[in-house]
Amino acid sequence: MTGWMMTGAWWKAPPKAIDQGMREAAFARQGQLTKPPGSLGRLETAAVDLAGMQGCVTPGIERPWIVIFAADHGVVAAGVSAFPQSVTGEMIRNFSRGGAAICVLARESGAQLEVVDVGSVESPGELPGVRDARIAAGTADLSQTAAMTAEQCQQALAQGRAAAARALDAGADLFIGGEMGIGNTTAAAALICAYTGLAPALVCGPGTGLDAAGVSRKAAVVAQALKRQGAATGPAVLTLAQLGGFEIAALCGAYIACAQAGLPVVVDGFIASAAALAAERMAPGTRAWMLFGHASAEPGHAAALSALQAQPLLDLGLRLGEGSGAAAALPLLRLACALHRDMATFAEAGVSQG
Ligand SMILES: O=C(O)c1ccc[n+]([C@@H]2O[C@H](COP(=O)([O-])O)[C@@H](O)[C@H]2O)c1
Ligand SMILES: Cc1cc2nc[nH]c2cc1C
Repeated sequence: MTGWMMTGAWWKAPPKAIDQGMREAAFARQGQLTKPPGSLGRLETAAVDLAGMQGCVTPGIERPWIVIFAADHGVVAAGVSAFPQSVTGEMIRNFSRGGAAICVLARESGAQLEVVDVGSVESPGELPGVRDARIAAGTADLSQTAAMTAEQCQQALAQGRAAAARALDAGADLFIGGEMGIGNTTAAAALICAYTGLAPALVCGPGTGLDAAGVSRKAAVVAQALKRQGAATGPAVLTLAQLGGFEIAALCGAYIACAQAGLPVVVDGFIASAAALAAERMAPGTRAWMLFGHASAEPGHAAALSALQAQPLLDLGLRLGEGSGAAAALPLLRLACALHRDMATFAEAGVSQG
């Protein structure tokens, strides 16, 4: 019997229903504001979506919460990253000291930032602001064997669920999940291929900076993993265990738990979107609780976004991860809420409607 059969598939509990009445009221309000209907584009749809999620006709973002899940990947042994594995642990130390991009973005936007080490190889040990929740010293090489056992995948999902619960307990009104893990664009690409049926050559890209030969090697590694696994034949959670990573599974668990509790999520880039796709396949309806921060420069991100029918807010050529593209969209989401709340209506301003 597998781990989740013994302990219960908590992710199968349905997501909270979106407040459609409030969503419609917010949509109607947008139509009354002094602008041609639709002229604020995605700033309108973001405010309307948030209204449905927050159950409030004029939503707002007061307490954003960012969690970075970090872990290593056995598949780096196949030469799929431009950087050495040691960078994962080194960046955990950098997160703790406040020197990483996401630390700056969190400070600038007044967001809480938490780091959870779910499986680095070179553990940096006890550090301020870092939770040591290591499941193992990295995953197994997914091109050779299952990346995670069923039990490990269950543990990683539970870490994500626990992180979402901490955000909720602290009164968060928006959740951003970030990741750090050398090699994780290979795991993310494998998952996107398995869930969409797309070919590895269409989904694999440079990640941290592979050259063309490196990208071809990576696509061959992903093809080998899919062949070994018998692509996309089993339940979505088994695909996650086979091809994912601890931080990807933790993100997936966090997204599902947020949707169950009714906490809006802003999804980051390529890896986060692979986790979002896993979440939607494991727990249909989770997608309704997601906004998308940005389009990553990683070419395969478009495939994941399309599978999720997602239109991201920003397209700045970012390809960093850490939750940075989602955090960069936070000021824009706050502007969307302010416009929605504070603009005058046609009636208030005495402006003629078309
Ligand atoms: O978020 C993205 O779109 C993104 C695109 C490329 C790379 N990354 C980051 O780079 C690391 C993985 O890249 P790689 O080349 O080691 O697979 C990992 O720490 C990710 O956070 C992130
Ligand atoms: C330095 C560095 C920082 C990162 N942050 C997220 N992924 C990363 C990958 C590298 C290599």
